[in-house]
Parts: sequence; C-alpha cells; structure tokens
Amino acid sequence: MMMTGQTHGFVLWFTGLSGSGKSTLTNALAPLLRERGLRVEVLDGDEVRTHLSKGLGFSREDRDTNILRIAYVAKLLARNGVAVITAAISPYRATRERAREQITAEGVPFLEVHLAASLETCEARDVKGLYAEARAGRRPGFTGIDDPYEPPEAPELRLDTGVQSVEESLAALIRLLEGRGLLPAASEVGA
Ligand SMILES: Nc1ncnc2c1ncn2[C@@H]1O[C@H](COP(=O)(O)OS(=O)(=O)O)[C@@H](OP(=O)(O)O)[C@H]1O
Ligand SMILES: Nc1ncnc2c1ncn2[C@@H]1O[C@H](COP(=O)(O)OP(=O)(O)O)[C@@H](O)[C@H]1O
Repeated sequence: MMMTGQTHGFVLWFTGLSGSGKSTLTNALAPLLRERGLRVEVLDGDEVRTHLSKGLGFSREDRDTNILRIAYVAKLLARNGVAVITAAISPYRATRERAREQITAEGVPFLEVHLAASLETCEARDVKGLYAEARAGRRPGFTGIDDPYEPPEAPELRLDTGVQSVEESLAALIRLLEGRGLLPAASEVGA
C-alpha cells in the first residue's frame, strides 16, 4: 500500500450557479488529490439528487434539506480522514453557514470556494440547456433566473471561473490546500 502524509480530512465546499464549473473542477481536481495520496470522495449535487436526495425539488425547503444532507455525509467522511469535495449550487448563505458550523464543530476544516462566473457567462454556456428552458418559462424557480443565489461574503477562495482557465482554477485550489497544510507537496509523495 502506498504511504501517504495525509492525516486530516477536510471539506472543500464549492458553491456557484449552474454552469459555473462545479462538476468540471471537481472531476479534474479529484484525481490530482488522489495522486498526492489523499482519499477523496465527491458529493455532486446532480448525483446526490438521484440517490440520497431523490424526490426533492427546488423549493427553499427542499434545497436546504439537500444541502444539510450533503453536509452530514461530508462530515462523516471527513472526520475519518477523507478529503470531501461537494458540488451543489447551495444558493443560500445561511444554509451554507449551517453546513460550515456542523462540519467545523467536528474539528474538520471547511473551505468554501465560490465559483464566481457571472449569470451571463453561465447562461451563454448553457451546458445542459436548462437556462433556455427557464427563460421560456418551462423551468420555474431556476437559480439565477427567478430563484435566488446569495454569493458568499467571505469565502476561503473565490475563483473567477468565467475568465480563468480550468488549469488556472485548479492551480489556485491546489495552492489553497497546500497553504492550509491539507495537501502534501508533490515531492513528499512517493511516486
Ligand atoms: N430550478 C432549478 N434550479 C437550479 N438547478 C436546477 C433546477 N432544476 C434543475 N436543476 C438542475 O439541478 C442541479 C442543481 O442541483 P443542486 O443539488 O446542486 O441544487 S441546490 O444546491 O440544492 O440548490 C443543476 O445542476 P448544475 O448545473 O450541476 O448546477 C441543474 O442541472
Ligand atoms: N475555470 C473554469 N472552471 C470550470 N469550468 C470552466 C472554467 N472555464 C470554462 N469552464 C467551462 O464551463 C462549463 C462549466 O460547466 P459545469 O462544470 O457542468 O458547471 P456546474 O457543474 O457548476 O453546473 C464547462 O463547459 C467548462 O468547460
């Protein structure tokens, strides 16, 4: 078995509009962290909603239930040494703060990362065609269109994913984790 320098789990909590880059960055970051010896689990909003949160909709109450479930599972994993990346829109500031409180109460670092692409950019990308549906009135209550998104006021990191490349965003995430002592330097990990 490969020896690793990992001692602490943590929760890297992505928040941002649909199309801001949550899935892209999660999918790119997870293998990089594994290469450095971390055990990584991803809790992606879309995937969580097909299992853990099946049946929930997009009312404030249902979104909050979804987010607090994600926080609960993230806490269980991270307190056992897993590096957890969550990738849900998590639009409400107060609910993200509840997630932070529950997780940090266990002594687990919680790093909120705001993927701050503008609505215009996300809508122009329209990765899944959902913004067009929302504008056409076929998807009421869509975040950013006719449902709120409350940006973090003091995230541990803000990434301008509308302007930066994926590689630049990844480099900033790696720097954040290294700077907090949560990621062993590449040179410390036996290849
Ligand atoms: N009304 C509405 N508003 C926002 N998003 C919607 C909506 N309906 C469906 N979708 C799709 O669901 C994905 C967001 O789910 P999340 O679990 O991340 O949302 S939340 O954190 O509970 O608010 C989101 O995925 P991402 O594009 O990956 O963000 C959408 O594909
Ligand atoms: N710096 C960046 N970070 C993340 N995604 C980016 C970035 N620059 C451009 N993109 C593109 O933006 C889109 C983001 O879509 P996605 O990851 O599905 O967003 P979300 O999961 O937040 O809905 C992808 O097509 C991705 O290639």
